[in-house]
Amino acid sequence: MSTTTQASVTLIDGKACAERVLAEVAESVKHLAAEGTIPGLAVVLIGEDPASHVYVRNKIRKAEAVGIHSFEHRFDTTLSQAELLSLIDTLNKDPEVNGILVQLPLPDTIDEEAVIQAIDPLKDVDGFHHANVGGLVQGRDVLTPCTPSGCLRLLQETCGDLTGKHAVIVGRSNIVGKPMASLLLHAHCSVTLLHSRSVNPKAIARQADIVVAAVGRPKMIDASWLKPGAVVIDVGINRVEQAVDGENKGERKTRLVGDVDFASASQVAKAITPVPGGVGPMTIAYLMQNTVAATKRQHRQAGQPALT
Ligand SMILES: NC(=O)C1=CN([C@@H]2O[C@H](COP(=O)(O)OP(=O)(O)OC[C@H]3O[C@@H](n4cnc5c(N)ncnc54)[C@H](OP(=O)(O)O)[C@@H]3O)[C@@H](O)[C@H]2O)C=CC1
Ligand SMILES: Nc1nc(=O)c2c([nH]1)NC[C@@H]1CN(c3ccc(C(=O)N[C@@H](CCC(=O)O)C(=O)O)cc3)C=[N+]21
Repeated sequence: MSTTTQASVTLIDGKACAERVLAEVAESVKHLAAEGTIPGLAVVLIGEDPASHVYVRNKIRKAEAVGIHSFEHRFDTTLSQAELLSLIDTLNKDPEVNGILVQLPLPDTIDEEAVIQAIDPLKDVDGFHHANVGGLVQGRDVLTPCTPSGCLRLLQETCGDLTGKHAVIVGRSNIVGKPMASLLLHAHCSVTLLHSRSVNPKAIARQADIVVAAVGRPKMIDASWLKPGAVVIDVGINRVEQAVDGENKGERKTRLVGDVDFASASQVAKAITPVPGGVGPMTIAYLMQNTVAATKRQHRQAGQPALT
């Protein structure tokens, strides 16, 4: 007789963890407010992409919930690069704005790199400016990209000390894969990055204690990529068409899926993040955290007394 025992997998609750981070942020904002400073976050959104509008709305809602002032700047795709650069210059100089986020991707008419580098590195709450990227690689205390910061927090809460663990990151983008590698290296992991040119990526991933999936391909990572007992962080946010049955048959509906095949991976993983409710809420929580960190740093640089 054979019994199939399904290993019990731990669900890593990103929503709950994000609420804990936001509670810490709200506490810091309270201290700042008591000293007469309200942190301010400017969010710039260009174009009509519905998903971007949802994210920006969520960011503004969370900012307000923790007591951060938000300034929203929306434009249609006729906005020129010169106009955008001029807005950034104004925001750089505005003392009420401590953080600037320009929602990506930008329309093809605008040079993304030029825009990111125009943001004052002290206000670069995405952590995409060269000064912050370089600082992160060197292990300096700089503004760090929100999504990898959120992933690190989830891993630390799930695994405790990460020293000596082999972490495999699937994807090498500037936004997720590369900064994730730096953070895990500083946490004393052995780090491997996989990408579209990797040879036999599955065999490499199967050696990992930790797998971070940031590929942008729905359900690409299944159980065959994982060592039993691996901890899996799914960064992917993919909107896929969902079949509609019954009364509304034929209607077009979409749902979110990750880069990990959750049902399959859950059979072998020790712990795994869901999509939605995993990394997404952590990204937003760390945007708020970065806004507070930026506010404190700007006060230090201005030679004002340190804020707590
Ligand atoms: N939850 C959140 O808050 C966020 C989620 N995301 C999501 O994360 C995912 C990744 O985003 P992002 O990093 O911006 O994506 P990019 O498209 O910039 O990068 C994808 C990476 O995956 C690699 N890749 C593609 N195909 C394969 C393959 N078959 N095998 C191995 N590697 C492959 C690419 O390799 P190569 O470099 O060789 O082309 C590239 O490095 C997306 O689903 C995105 O929506 C992104 C940001 C925030
Ligand atoms: N300058 C810039 N910085 C970014 O950080 C940035 C960006 N541009 N462009 C787009 C990507 C994507 N991103 C997400 C943030 C939150 C969720 C999120 O909250 N997701 C929810 C679900 C939301 C939904 O239902 O659509 C969840 O996973 O539970 C997802 C994705 C930030 N990005």
